[in-house]
Amino acid sequence: MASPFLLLLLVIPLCLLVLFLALSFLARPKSVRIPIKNRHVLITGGSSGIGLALAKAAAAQGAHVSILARNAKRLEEAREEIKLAMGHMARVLVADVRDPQAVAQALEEAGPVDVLVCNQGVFVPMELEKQDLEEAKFMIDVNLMGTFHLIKAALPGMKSRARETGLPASIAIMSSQAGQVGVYGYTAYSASKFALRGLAESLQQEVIAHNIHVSMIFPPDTATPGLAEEQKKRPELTTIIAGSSGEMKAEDVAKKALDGLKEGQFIIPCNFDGTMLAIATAGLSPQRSAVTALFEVLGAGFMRFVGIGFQWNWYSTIQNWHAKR
Ligand SMILES: NC(=O)C1=CN([C@@H]2O[C@H](COP(=O)(O)OP(=O)(O)OC[C@H]3O[C@@H](n4cnc5c(N)ncnc54)[C@H](OP(=O)(O)O)[C@@H]3O)[C@@H](O)[C@H]2O)C=CC1
Ligand SMILES: CCCCCCCCCCCCCCCC(=O)[C@@H](N)CO
Repeated sequence: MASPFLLLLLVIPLCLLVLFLALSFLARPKSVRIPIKNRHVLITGGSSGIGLALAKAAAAQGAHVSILARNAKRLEEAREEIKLAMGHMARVLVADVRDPQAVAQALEEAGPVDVLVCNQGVFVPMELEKQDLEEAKFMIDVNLMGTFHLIKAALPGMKSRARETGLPASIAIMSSQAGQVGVYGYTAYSASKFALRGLAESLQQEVIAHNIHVSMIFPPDTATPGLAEEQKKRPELTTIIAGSSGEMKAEDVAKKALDGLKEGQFIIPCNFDGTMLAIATAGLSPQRSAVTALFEVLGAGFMRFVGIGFQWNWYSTIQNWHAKR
């Protein structure tokens, strides 16, 4: 007779296999590969930081790149930088994403897009009570409404292009780990980034039949000109709590983002903490990968436990910080 130990050794892998097979059958939408070579990739906020790194990475892979931002001079400098590094002449588009007409005009000028990366974003950390409402509205307008304007303007062209070419298209939206968990000092910023997830989850159901695939990117603190500005005025507690996840280089975030969007990954974490956070906050988001789904199913309880531990740590920090005042 087989020992109970041997039996267990057989039963556990068998259960895992059955679970994996079930998830392979269930996982939706179906897996996809989105090519970017020789395709039109439009990146907003492409004149600085993560957006510029993305533009370079996409150009390096043979994409036709357009970058959109407000400041024409910084756009020209970015174009020069992309040309020097990659020998690619990016198209520059000057528009403020808060202005729907300007966005529509820029997209008209750009022509149909295969991959739209809504990366533009502003962040001014401050406790809600101290923050000017105008500043809160500024973040919602650029980060959230700006993304609405972009998608509205790009969708008709993307749909017909996907139909004509028969190739899958992508809409990638830049969130933040602060779009997965609230962080002291980020009431407005987190609200804008959490909101993008509702937009993305709903949008994916609306555009799947047109072969358009939605991705969301969730980076931690990333070394960019934007972060350098932010750090000048960031509340101490924001810095401490945001520091729970290590800082990344813009190039590394860009690589993760590009690899993820090419696989049509709905949730794209950027580092190890990000992967844990993605499992802890998987919710009812679409999932194409049976492997990731398996980690989500098996990791849910444990990651909730880890999350409770993080909250314990943050609330202790906040309490100590107040006690010292
Ligand atoms: N850096 C970080 O720590 C993290 C950043 N993120 C997110 O990544 C994205 C990029 O951040 P990062 O590279 O640091 O930012 P930067 O501040 O370095 O660059 C922001 C880019 O967005 C453009 N932009 C800003 N406002 C508008 C607007 N109203 N209309 C059009 N373009 C605009 C800027 O150009 P211009 O000013 O000329 O318009 C610039 O190209 C943001 O969405 C941010 O929230 C997420 C997690 C961490
Ligand atoms: C269950 C496991 C949990 C794992 C770890 C959780 C760590 C969370 C840290 C949150 C960091 C938020 C950084 C926002 C950066 C940003 O967007 C600003 N720099 C503005 O650009």
